[in-house]
Amino acid sequence: MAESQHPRLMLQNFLSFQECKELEFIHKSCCTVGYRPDVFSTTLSHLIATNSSHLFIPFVPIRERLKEKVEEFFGCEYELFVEFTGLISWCRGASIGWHSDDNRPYLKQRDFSAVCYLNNCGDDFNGGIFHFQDGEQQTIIPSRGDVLIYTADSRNVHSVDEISDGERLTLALWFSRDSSHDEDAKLLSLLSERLSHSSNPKHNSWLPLPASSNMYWFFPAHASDDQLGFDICWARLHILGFDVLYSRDNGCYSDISELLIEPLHLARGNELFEMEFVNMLHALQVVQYYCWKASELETTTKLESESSRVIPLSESQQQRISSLKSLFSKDDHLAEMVFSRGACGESMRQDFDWKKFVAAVSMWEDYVRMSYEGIVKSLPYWRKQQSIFNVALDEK
Ligand SMILES: O=C(O)CCC(=O)C(=O)O
Ligand SMILES: [Fe+2]
Repeated sequence: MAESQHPRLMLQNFLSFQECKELEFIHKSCCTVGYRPDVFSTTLSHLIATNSSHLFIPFVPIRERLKEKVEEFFGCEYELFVEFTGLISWCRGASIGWHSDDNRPYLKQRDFSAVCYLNNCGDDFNGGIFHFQDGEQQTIIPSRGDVLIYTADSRNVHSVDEISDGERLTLALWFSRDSSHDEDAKLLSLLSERLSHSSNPKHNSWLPLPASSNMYWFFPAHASDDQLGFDICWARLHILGFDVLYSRDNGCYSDISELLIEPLHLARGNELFEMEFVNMLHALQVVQYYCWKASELETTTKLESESSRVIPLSESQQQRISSLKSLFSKDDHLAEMVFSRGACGESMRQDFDWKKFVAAVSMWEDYVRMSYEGIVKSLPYWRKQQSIFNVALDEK
């Protein structure tokens, strides 16, 4: 029970390595620029809006387990609602000073906070150490799988040191006693609306659809020149060694808003992968899936399909690739500085294999189809209960 003056709890290894990696995959393929400088976020409503509601599935049991834990520790069983769930990453320059999580009039409904650390201080980023202003165990060094829970009020004033490099990733949840702030109710109405439009499975409802391009445009925090910045989807592909080439390329794009939703091909070095992706997010999701599953793909490599050929890039294609680069990034080094330290980056550079990539394409497809099915089957139960919970589908 939490009877101290500073009610808080640290749960070590609450999330498994695989759970953390799956959430990292989701964030790195779906995030948008965040609510503060040098911060990126993936909210559940954003997943719905971008045709990726099936990526909810891994969040469901984690939210449930965390809510139970918070209710048990703070002695308020069956009283809480999840107010907000989001993946949040901070890159170089981001920090937050002393505050409590309910310190704005519009945040007063927040009763408890849970921060799940999804990667490691020292390996994936530097800086980003969490401090409580008072009480026991004041310093928390983020470590993958650990979860910190605390009351959102002034008994737990805290801060986070500036990130000096790399990308610090967390899953953040807030809980409220106030049912009018129940995130589930809002998500369920968005989900129902979305899935009723796209219930035809032939419609490839599991293919992602990008939001507007400004949601993916990163500006450095202290830039005065608004010419600076880059597209974060392109940049995440770029730092893993991929270039993009559009199928319908007339060579005269003036802005990137249409480009995010155009079909494209991926290239690496002087090789072009012949399979066409329906848009930039589709390509990014498959690439991030490859990163997530790279070690398993080693043993599951199966080859050959017509769409999986790799051919040399022509000179004109190479020129088109480099003119596209200057549209997606106004500063060559910035993207590298912001994203370069991803764990996958180095191994991608050293032992990338198109054959494994082909295996990843079909594994990704199975993964999203299964997740989509999970959502479609769970939704009626969720709607009935007006709550998102783990439905034991096999038994039904
Ligand atoms: O990421 C963390 O460790 C805490 C972040 C935080 O304090 C906040 O978002 O309010
Ligand atoms: Fe906070």
